[in-house]
Amino acid sequence: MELQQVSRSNGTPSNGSSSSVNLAPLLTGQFSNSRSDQKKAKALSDAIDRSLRADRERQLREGGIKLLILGPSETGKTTVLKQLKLLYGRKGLDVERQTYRRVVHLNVMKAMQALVEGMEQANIQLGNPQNAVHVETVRRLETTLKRYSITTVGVPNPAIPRKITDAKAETDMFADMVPAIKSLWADPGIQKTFDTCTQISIQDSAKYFLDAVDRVADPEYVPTDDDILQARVRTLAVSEHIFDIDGVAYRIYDVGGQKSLRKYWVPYFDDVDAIIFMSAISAYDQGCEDNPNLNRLQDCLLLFNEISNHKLFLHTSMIVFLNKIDIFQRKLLSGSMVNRYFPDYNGPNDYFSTTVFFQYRFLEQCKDLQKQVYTHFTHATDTKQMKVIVVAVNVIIQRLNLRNSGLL
Ligand SMILES: Nc1nc2c(ncn2[C@@H]2O[C@H](COP(=O)(O)OP(=O)(O)OP(=O)(O)O)[C@@H](O)[C@H]2O)c(=O)[nH]1
Ligand SMILES: [Mg+2]
Repeated sequence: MELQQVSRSNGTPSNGSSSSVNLAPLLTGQFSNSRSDQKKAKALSDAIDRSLRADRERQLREGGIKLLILGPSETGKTTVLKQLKLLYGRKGLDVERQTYRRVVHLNVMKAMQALVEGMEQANIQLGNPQNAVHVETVRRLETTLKRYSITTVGVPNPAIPRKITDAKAETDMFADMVPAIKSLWADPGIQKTFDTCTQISIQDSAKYFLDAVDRVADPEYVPTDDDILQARVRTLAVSEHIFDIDGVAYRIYDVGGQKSLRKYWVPYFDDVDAIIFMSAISAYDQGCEDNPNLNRLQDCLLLFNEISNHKLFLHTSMIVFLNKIDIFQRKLLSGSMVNRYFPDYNGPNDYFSTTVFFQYRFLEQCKDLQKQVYTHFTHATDTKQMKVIVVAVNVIIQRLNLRNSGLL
């Protein structure tokens, strides 16, 4: 059960509930059966519930297992957190559902913008020359997207004009773009770009949303759980979340993985019980966003080297998620060769051999041979698979915690 999100700045519960409630009227039977007294009794009973919950939350915050989700950008850290909210959160993803409507629209527009740019860079021609007018429309998106950008879910960007924050204006603006986006997505030139230009910087959920443009453009559209899992917003600030996973209390921290944000991780490194380190195994053929000459998965291995050998994590349980196995599998099936990007790999280009190779590459980063590093191959947008993984991880962490405290 997710109990709440806590603001790190003051460490107080965001609902601000207090644990001191005057129980006297209930205990002394001061309430009669009148309607106003029933109301008062109900209010008091609600206050007691809130108070008990606040006490439990405080206990969890003080005593729960501290778990950091670390890893480079776009590896699926926030997606894992969303799954935890779905599986163990009191309200699932309902609290953020409406906010994601705008995120989805933004994702669709950015995806088409990346495809148009990629098509031009690769010198691929439009299949239907009449779509040239739509290419112009998408090119002009740059200005719109700047005004429209979202920094963190739920936090309005002060740079966004009021007009755009209005839900109807936003839907209308997106609806204006839909004919251009649909025509281009159906164009053979754009499809060829999508299929062949693996180097263009396009989000993994591009096809999922571009195939669903009509649905997400509907004025009554409400994002589904799957839409929210597929939607992409960069994390900028570290956030703390409290969960009760099968009776075990956790304080879980989600961080921003971009290189410029990694310095903000350090204040959270004290007394960490467990780390889930996220890697996107599917990124073996991609360059880093800020340095296209550095392989993304190599960069991830370097980061894991730093984290797994960090002196503050001597007694911290390390669990590596080799994530995005669905995309990895698709790339292998399309004929992409792992040893083109990792020349030291000489084995067969099948799923089993290549995943074992990458698993070993992660394990060998940790120099402390006594330290057990656990690995899981994950598909973070698949709720069924994540449920199984979370249960397994919970068992590992409990066992290691008992061992570290000398109880096992
Ligand atoms: N197909 C597929 N997509 C995934 C998987 N895991 C995550 N994604 C998608 O990858 C994108 C990035 O995921 P995030 O969870 O936002 O990545 P992050 O690590 O939190 O990134 P930062 O916040 O920038 O550090 C989202 O669109 C997710 O839906 C996966 O296993 N398979
Ligand atoms: Mg994130």
